[in-house]
Amino acid sequence: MTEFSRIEEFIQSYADNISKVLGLDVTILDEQGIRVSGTGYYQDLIGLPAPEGSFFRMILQTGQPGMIFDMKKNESECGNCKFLQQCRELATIGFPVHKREKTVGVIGIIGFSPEQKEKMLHHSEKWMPFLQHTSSLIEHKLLELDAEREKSCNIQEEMPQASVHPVYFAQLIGAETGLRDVIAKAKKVTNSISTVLIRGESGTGKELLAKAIHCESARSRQPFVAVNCAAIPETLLESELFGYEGGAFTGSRREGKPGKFELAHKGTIFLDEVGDIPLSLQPKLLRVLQEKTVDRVGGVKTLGVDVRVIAATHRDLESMVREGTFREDLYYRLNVIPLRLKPLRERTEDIALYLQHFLYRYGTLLQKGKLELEAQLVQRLRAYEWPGNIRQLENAVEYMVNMAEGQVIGNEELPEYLLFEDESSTAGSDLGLEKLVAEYERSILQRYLNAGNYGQDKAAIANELRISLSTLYRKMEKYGLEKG
Ligand SMILES: Nc1ncnc2c1ncn2[C@@H]1O[C@H](COP(=O)(O)OP(=O)(O)OP(=O)(O)O)[C@@H](O)[C@H]1O
Repeated sequence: MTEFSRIEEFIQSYADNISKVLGLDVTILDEQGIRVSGTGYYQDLIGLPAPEGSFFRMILQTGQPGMIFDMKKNESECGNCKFLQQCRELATIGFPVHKREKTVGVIGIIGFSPEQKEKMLHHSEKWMPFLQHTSSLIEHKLLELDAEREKSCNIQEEMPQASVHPVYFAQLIGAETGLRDVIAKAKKVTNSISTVLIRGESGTGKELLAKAIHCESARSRQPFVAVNCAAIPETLLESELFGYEGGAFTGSRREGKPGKFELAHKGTIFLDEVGDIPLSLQPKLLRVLQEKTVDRVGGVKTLGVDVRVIAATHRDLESMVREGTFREDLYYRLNVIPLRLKPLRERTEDIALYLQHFLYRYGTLLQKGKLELEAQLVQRLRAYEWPGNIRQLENAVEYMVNMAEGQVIGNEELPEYLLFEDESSTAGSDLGLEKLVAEYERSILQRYLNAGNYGQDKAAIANELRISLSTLYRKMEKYGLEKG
């Protein structure tokens, strides 16, 4: 069994998509050079091996992409192919699929007519990022399956119900250059001990990136401990982070309790919403970062900890430093390797990719088969602002897949808050897009806060809206909302 035999259907759907988008035939080969999928001419060749000495076999060996535009003359690429004389291909592009650096397959694009060859000559360079992305999606799919099997990465969360699945860089979808640069930088520092500070709005993938850094590092079998500094009440945060000795305060456990830094010993601690850490605790955090030692609350001993720190925040720390609400020395200590994730509205070119990705994921998960979105809907969703970023888009797709009755999703399946019918009422408004989106967001939150079925439970509301509790509080503060 090869890597690809586990995901044949998935691979065929990608071959179909590439073929549709480029208007050319596509074939995908596994690591043994067997065609696992194909369109047009190649459909009948599925299951058969590519000829020995052929161009695609060379790509499997070298792991490098390549293109040829005249088979007969390309002695180096096709010279050893025993079908060279019969070959009808006028142009061919081959792109490798890797799994953790190993070449496990090839995506091939073929032109048979002079027009197709011309098109490939002109556009092949532009297609490379698209092929790179498709290749990453296949890798991601393979890793996801591995992850389900292995559950190898030791991710621990403060919330027991939270995900414990390992995360790899290949799971970070997106072809936009800025995102690829951030991922490339993150890859460089996986095994460094330097502190990473991830910035970005809610739902842009800060936590996912932090987990990927941990899971791809040499520390992956040690704990990844996530702490949301905004979700823990100020009075408890110190003992949560640094632990306490027995009898340190009324109600404390007799035997004491280790803090998150101790629990993350030899692994990684993820300090989410680090900008919300109270000023009073900042000196203590700075000391831990500098000296790698922890003093439990009420304790006398100093404990050494070997912890990689990854911090994240949506806050403007520079302004906070200027205003005196965040210590400058701590800011510099945290901001050693800064990584910034852009909001989705600043990389709209990736929206269609995310739609496709989540459509496939939820279509499979909810056993709805192969689904697609009406073309006009994709246009509209691309134009939407996505204030909740990728998380919001993922939830919207999950909703739509649940609602889907046929294989094509249209306006009727949109979640209520995304219904574009309001366009008419807001058309001509002079509010501007940002304000209109904010107005939408405010009204959604207001509706949830007023709904009787949530009682006083803001955590349930945050959960339902798939945002963190701290994000909910922040947004409530922003819009001046209180539970109605
Ligand atoms: N590049 C990406 N590719 C695929 N999925 C992504 C990507 N970025 C984020 N997601 C998905 O979006 C959701 C939100 O991601 P994540 O929790 O990492 O965001 P965050 O920035 O930490 O949000 P918050 O600040 O609200 O905690 C998750 O379901 C995650 O899997």
